[in-house]
Amino acid sequence: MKPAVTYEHIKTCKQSGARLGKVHTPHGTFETPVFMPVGTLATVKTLSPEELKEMDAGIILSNTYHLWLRPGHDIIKEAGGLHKFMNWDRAILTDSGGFQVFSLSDLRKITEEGVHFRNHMSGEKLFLSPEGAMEIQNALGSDIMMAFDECPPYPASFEYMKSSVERTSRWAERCLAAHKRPEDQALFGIVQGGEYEDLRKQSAQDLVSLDFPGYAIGGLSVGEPKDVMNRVLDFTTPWLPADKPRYLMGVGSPDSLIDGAIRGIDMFDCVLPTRIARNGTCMTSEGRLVVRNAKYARDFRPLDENCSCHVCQTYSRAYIRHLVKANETFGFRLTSYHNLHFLANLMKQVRQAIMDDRLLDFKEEFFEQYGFNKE
Ligand SMILES: CC1(C)O[C@@H]2[C@@H](CO[C@@]3(CNc4nc5cc6c(=O)[nH]c(N)nc6cc5[nH]4)OC(C)(C)O[C@@H]23)O1
Ligand SMILES: [Zn+2]
Repeated sequence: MKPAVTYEHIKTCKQSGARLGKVHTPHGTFETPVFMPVGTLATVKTLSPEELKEMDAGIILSNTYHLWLRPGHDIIKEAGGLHKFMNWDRAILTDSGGFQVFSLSDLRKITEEGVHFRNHMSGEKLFLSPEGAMEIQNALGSDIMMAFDECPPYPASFEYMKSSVERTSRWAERCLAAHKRPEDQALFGIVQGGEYEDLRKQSAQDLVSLDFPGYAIGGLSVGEPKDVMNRVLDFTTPWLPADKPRYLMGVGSPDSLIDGAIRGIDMFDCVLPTRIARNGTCMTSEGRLVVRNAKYARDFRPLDENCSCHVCQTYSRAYIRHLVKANETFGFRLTSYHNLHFLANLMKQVRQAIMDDRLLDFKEEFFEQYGFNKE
C-alpha cells in the first residue's frame, strides 16, 4: 500500500549536510526544512486560515489532548474532520497527547496500559492510552499523527529513561496495531532516550524496525541547554532513515531552527512565535523587539525594516505598542502575523542557503545580525 505521506529528497547542502526536501501529503506538499505554526485548539491563535496561506504555511499543528477535552473529537468527526471543522485544506499534524498530559496536568500516574491524570481545567479524572490516542487522531483526520509516547521529565536517571524508552517502544507497536486509516493518515514514531546516546540509538532502532513513514525526535526542548539538544541530534539523526521526514518537536527559536536544519531535521513546531507575540515581543532581523517598551512610543518605523510582511509595510511600532498596551486584540494579531511570517521567511532563506550549498555561511550572517553571537 502506498504510504499516505512520502518524503522526496531534493539535495544535501555540501557545506553543512542539511537537506532540502518535499513532503507529499493527502492535503498537499510542503518544502522542508519547514516551521509548522501551532494551532492547539483548532486555531493558530488570532489568525485566519487565509492569513496563514498568505505566508505560504503548508502545514499546521494541532493537539489530540486539547481537542479531545474541548470540543471533543466526536464533534469534530461529525463535522467531517479537523480540516473541514477549521476550514484548513492543507496539511495538519496532530501531537498525540502524551506530552501534553505531562506538561499540563497534575496527579499523573503512568502504567503499562496508559496514563491516568486529571483534566487540567475541570480536575475530572481521565485516562489516555495508545489506542485512545489513535482513535482520537483517526477521528480528527490529521494527515500526520504522532505515536503515544512518554516524554520523561528533564533530567531523568538512566534507569528511569531506559524503562521509559522500552515502554514507549511497546506503545508504538500498540499504536500501529490500533491505527485504523494508514492509507490516509501517516503515523510517525517518536524517538526518546533523553541525553543518553545508547538509549537514543535503542529507541531509534526499535522504531525503525517498525517501519514508520516518518520519525520525530521527542524529549527535547524541555529545559535542556542548547548544546545538549545539538549533541543529542548529532548522535540520533544518523540512526533515522534518510528517505523519511525527521521532525524535532517543540523547537522554534531562530538559532535552534538553523542548528536543527544543519543536523538533518526537516520539520519543526513551537508555540514560541505566537506565545511571545501575545505579550508584545517580536522576532526581527536585528533580534527580539519588545514593542511595549516606552522607547517605541514615538517610533514610527516598522517592527522590522527588513521584513516584507503586510504588518511591516503598513503599521508602525508606535501604533502596535499602543494596541498592545491597551490590550487590543488587533495588536496581538499584528505581532502574531509578523512573528510567524518571520519564521516562515527564515525557513525560506534556510532552504535557499541549502540550495546554494552555503547554510553555515548563512548561519554566521544571521547570528551576527540577530545578535546571537553576543548571547
Ligand atoms: C520552547 C517553548 C517556548 O515552547 C513551549 C515551552 C516549553 O516547551 C514546549 C515545547 N517543547 C516541546 N518538547 C516536546 C516534546 C514532545 C515529546 O517528547 N513527545 C510528544 N508527543 N510531544 C512533544 C512536544 C514537545 N514540545 O512544550 C510545551 C510545554 C508544550 O510548551 C512548549 O517553551
Ligand atoms: Zn513583518
